[in-house]
Amino acid sequence: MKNITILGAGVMGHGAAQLFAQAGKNVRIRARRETSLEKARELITNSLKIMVEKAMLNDQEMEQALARITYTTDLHEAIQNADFILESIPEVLETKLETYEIIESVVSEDTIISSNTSTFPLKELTQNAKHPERFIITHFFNPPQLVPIVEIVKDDNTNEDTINATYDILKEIGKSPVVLKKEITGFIVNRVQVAMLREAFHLMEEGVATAEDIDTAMKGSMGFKWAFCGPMESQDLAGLQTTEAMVGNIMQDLSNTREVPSFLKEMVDNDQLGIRTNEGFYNYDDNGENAIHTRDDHFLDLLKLLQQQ
Ligand SMILES: NC(=O)C1=CN([C@@H]2O[C@H](COP(=O)(O)OP(=O)(O)OC[C@H]3O[C@@H](n4cnc5c(N)ncnc54)[C@H](O)[C@@H]3O)[C@@H](O)[C@H]2O)C=CC1
Ligand SMILES: O=C(O)[C@@H](O)C(=O)[C@H](O)[C@@H](O)CO
Repeated sequence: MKNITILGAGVMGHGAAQLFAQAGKNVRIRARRETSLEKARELITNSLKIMVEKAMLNDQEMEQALARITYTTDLHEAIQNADFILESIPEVLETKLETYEIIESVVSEDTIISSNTSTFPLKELTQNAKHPERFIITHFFNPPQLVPIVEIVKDDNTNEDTINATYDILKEIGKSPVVLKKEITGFIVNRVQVAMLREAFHLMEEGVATAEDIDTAMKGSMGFKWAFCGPMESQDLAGLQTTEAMVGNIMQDLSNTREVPSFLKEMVDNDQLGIRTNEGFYNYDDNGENAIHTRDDHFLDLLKLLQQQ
């Protein structure tokens, strides 16, 4: 597969475009506004520059990757002759369904349509599809150009060819796909992440810890361990009798709320959206430019270590 289309040029779309372009693919990226495309071009350039600074790419490879990306606001132009489409537009089911309807009216039956959804099961995404067999979920993690894993989610309708071709292209661009055995809302990682966030939010609401305390505690403990020793491996190394005691003593005391915390709703209502508005759990004055640079600098060091394994 050579022609890749990325729909949406936001947090995920621009990184995915960069990733496919670095792997030699012809990439078209589509956003509704020129300003979003300009921002995406700037973010991609900055991300490639950090890779050059860290000698993971040379100047020529950076220029070649940039030259492989075409930017457009025209949806029809973006999807024409695409082999593989990665939909990375907002997590709003109606918006995704409307977009799939347009895509299916334009592209050939061979085009694979994948979604970067963080939550929706494939059944919901394909409820109106003419050809559900060529739909699949490829859940990349932020930043997609650096995080190694992609969750692949299929359902009973998904064609084996779609699964195999998706798996192969993800391997080809350097990712390690994990194929879920059956579909479930939120897949593996976001279910575990949300379970963890539920408890972290509870600790904040109870006044046990601040957002900063939680980040410090998690980065220096589970964050330190998990890149090389997963949560299940860690239990074997600890001794499962201790795991049993820990789970038994703590589980009964954990938050079991099914509600989004009110403080989070208030933050969103007050436009405290994180780097997008310079205000979130922390404050920023540059729309997160420094935070992204520092994050990517560290992630590239970690990626180098993982690639040596
Ligand atoms: N932000 C994250 O960390 C992650 C997000 N995802 C998923 O990726 C998808 C995209 O998320 P983000 O990149 O964070 O979103 P975003 O809001 O940063 O970017 C969305 C893009 O879609 C465009 N867009 C907005 N409304 C649209 C519409 N009605 N039709 C077509 N395009 C429209 C926007 O202009 C923008 O280019 C979502 O499904 C999200 O759940 C997956 C993994 C991580
Ligand atoms: O961390 C990620 O990239 C993923 O778990 C996601 O899908 C989420 O949307 C996440 O970024 C929001 O916390």
